[in-house]
Amino acid sequence: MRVLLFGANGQVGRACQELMAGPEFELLPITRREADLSNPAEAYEAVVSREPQLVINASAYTAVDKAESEPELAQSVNGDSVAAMGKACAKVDIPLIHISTDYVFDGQGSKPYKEEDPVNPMGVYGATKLAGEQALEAGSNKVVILRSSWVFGEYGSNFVKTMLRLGASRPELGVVSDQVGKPTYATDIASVILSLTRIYRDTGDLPWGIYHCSNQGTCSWYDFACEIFNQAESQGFLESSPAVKPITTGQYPTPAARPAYSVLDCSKLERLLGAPLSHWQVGLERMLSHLAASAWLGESK
Ligand SMILES: NC(=O)C1=CN([C@@H]2O[C@H](COP(=O)(O)OP(=O)(O)OC[C@H]3O[C@@H](n4cnc5c(N)ncnc54)[C@H](OP(=O)(O)O)[C@@H]3O)[C@@H](O)[C@H]2O)C=CC1
Ligand SMILES: Cc1cn([C@H]2C[C@H](O)[C@@H](COP(=O)(O)OP(=O)(O)O[C@H]3O[C@@H](C)C(=O)[C@@H](O)[C@H]3O)O2)c(=O)[nH]c1=O
Ligand SMILES: [Mg+2]
Repeated sequence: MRVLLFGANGQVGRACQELMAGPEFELLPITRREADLSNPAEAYEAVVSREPQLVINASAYTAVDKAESEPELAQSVNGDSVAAMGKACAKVDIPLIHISTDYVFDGQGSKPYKEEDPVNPMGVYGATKLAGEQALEAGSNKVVILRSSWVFGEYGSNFVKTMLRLGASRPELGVVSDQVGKPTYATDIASVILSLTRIYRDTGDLPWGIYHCSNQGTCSWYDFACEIFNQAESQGFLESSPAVKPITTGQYPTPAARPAYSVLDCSKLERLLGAPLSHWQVGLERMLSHLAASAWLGESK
């Protein structure tokens, strides 16, 4: 089966490339070089010219703070190009597996968000990701949207790498403890995408719609940072960990507001796959052992 992968160089894209590399699929990785998604016409053309049987979109404008000052670019990549992908897939009648985010919610809730709960993004990134979701829901039939959260992995930049980098050079770090969510390992998202792709290949169908897709376990960014340093120290990454201090959102001002409570209820996906994803701490162990093998400190990103 011929599968087109947008965002092939991102965290999730690289994990998809690893899991789908073998002879089972003919994977066509699309990076910025093949299609610049600031131009939706390039997204459309990439699909129709390559004649895939299924499309995965792991691309996005993911710089949450920078999006506040680049709303047009974020909208082109996260909204308009996603709409164009959906239109192209509908035209040739193939499925699109797309990834969205917990940041479509405002985080004012107090129980895990279900797929149908009201959305209300707090910033440009979340608003443009929501625009992408809504374009797909309005215009295409064969779409699965996986909403994930707090993604980390070996490739690209993420909170784990930021903590390791800062922790290596600072004796003390303040990390917000009043925003809670579900960290998610990029490879676990790629595994879900692989499972869905196989179901479609084998049955010609999928239960289309939105699914929340995060690892098990809920924590604050502060808790996440503490566990990163615990594991990094025990795996020999750092000679000593910095002192990590819990702080409030108000003590860490950022251009974009972030949801306080962004916990996704993933039971719909668990029913579909027959099992929950593993715990984020297991993903973190896997990530760190892979990074240890590849001298992460030498990487540019
Ligand atoms: N990161 C997170 O914490 C979360 C992410 N998500 C969603 O998961 C999906 C995957 O995210 P993740 O893997 O972390 O994202 P990354 O930022 O790691 O990767 C995104 C990819 O999109 C590509 N891209 C961005 N802009 C353009 C453009 N103008 N033209 C072509 N390609 C472009 C980037 O290309 P290049 O490498 O050239 O910059 C990059 O490879 C996204 O939909 C994201 O919204 C959901 C929840 C949490
Ligand atoms: C670096 C740092 C961040 N923080 C805070 C800022 C913020 O509230 C929180 C997380 O910071 P980040 O900027 O890394 O995370 P952020 O970019 O907001 O992560 C989000 O990315 C997008 C793409 C998503 O879709 C979301 O699910 C989520 O993963 O930690 C500290 O408190 N101390 C620090 O030293
Ligand atoms: Mg970020």
